[in-house]
Amino acid sequence: MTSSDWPAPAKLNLFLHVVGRRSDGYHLLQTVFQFLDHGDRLDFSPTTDGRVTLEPALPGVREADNLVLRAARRLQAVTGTGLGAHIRLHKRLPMGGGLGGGSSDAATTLVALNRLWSLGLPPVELERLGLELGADVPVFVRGLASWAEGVGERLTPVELPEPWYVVLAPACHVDTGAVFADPELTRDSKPLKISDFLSGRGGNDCEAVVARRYPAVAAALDWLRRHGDGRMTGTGACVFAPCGDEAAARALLAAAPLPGFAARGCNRSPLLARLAEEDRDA
Ligand SMILES: C[C@@](CO)(OP(=O)(O)O)[C@H](O)COP(=O)(O)OP(=O)(O)OC[C@H]1O[C@@H](n2ccc(N)nc2=O)[C@H](O)[C@@H]1O
Ligand SMILES: Nc1ncnc2c1ncn2[C@@H]1O[C@H](COP(=O)(O)OP(=O)(O)O)[C@@H](O)[C@H]1O
Repeated sequence: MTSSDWPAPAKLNLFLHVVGRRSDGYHLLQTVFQFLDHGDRLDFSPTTDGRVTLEPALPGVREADNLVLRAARRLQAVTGTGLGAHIRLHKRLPMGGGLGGGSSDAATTLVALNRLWSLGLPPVELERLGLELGADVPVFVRGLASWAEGVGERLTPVELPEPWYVVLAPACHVDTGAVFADPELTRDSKPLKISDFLSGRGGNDCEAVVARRYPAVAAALDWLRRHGDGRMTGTGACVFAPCGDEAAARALLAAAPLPGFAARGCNRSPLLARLAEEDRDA
């Protein structure tokens, strides 16, 4: 039986400061994650043969690197389950866009297969497995808008306004590693408190480096700032701006000189609602 249409929502980094560096070279961040009611979708067909397969392949991503397969195989390895699954990924989020699509796909795979394979791993264990796959995976597993520190794994849920956003997707993939390696990156932002962010402070420290390396991102930010409070998410390439309501978001999107989408900000991930539905139907 196929369990269809599991959501893997996008995230926005409402601000992103680089406040230091770990001894292994990874950068210490402060950020706020909020979800969008727009993202990828996944269908899971559990099998008894222990094989995990995925369709379709993603252009430019080797099968063994696909975070969906890596998440499913990690879950098999830690639990020793003999079950398998055929997975279909409906990709809607641009890759390397700072919307966390790959991380969200991984989180949805962990959460859905934990349920469909009846593994019973607690959420905290799924978050731990998620962190092995990527810094953004734990917040997608937990599914609550959060203030995040460390490399993004120390999470504190926050209640935020849930505006409509316009998200624009410049036609480039940003190399996250190259942004963090850039000598011009600001790495010493003074740490903020949650209250500082809630009273309007905080920007995106990666924006200047990304705008210099990718003129398409600079142009998108310029355009958005002429029409609102434009900002980049994560290490880009996508940029976003909050809008007064859905109609304003759709009007701004229609006027934009590049592709994108309009979506509502959510403090609870659509994945949590889907999981609750599964529990109700059980
Ligand atoms: C910056 C953020 C903010 O949400 O998101 P994205 O823009 O990628 O969505 C994330 O922390 C991205 O985390 P994650 O998804 O694990 O990063 P990766 O693409 O694996 O990182 C590629 C490389 O960037 C460097 N890197 C990454 C994260 C970090 N906190 N410090 C680093 O120095 C490391 O050299 C790493 O090998
Ligand atoms: N299922 C997946 N979806 C998207 N990207 C994936 C996936 N699996 C692996 N990747 C790799 O992860 C990289 C980052 O993807 P993504 O999460 O979409 O962007 P970002 O981290 O900028 O938000 C991609 O460029 C791709 O090489």
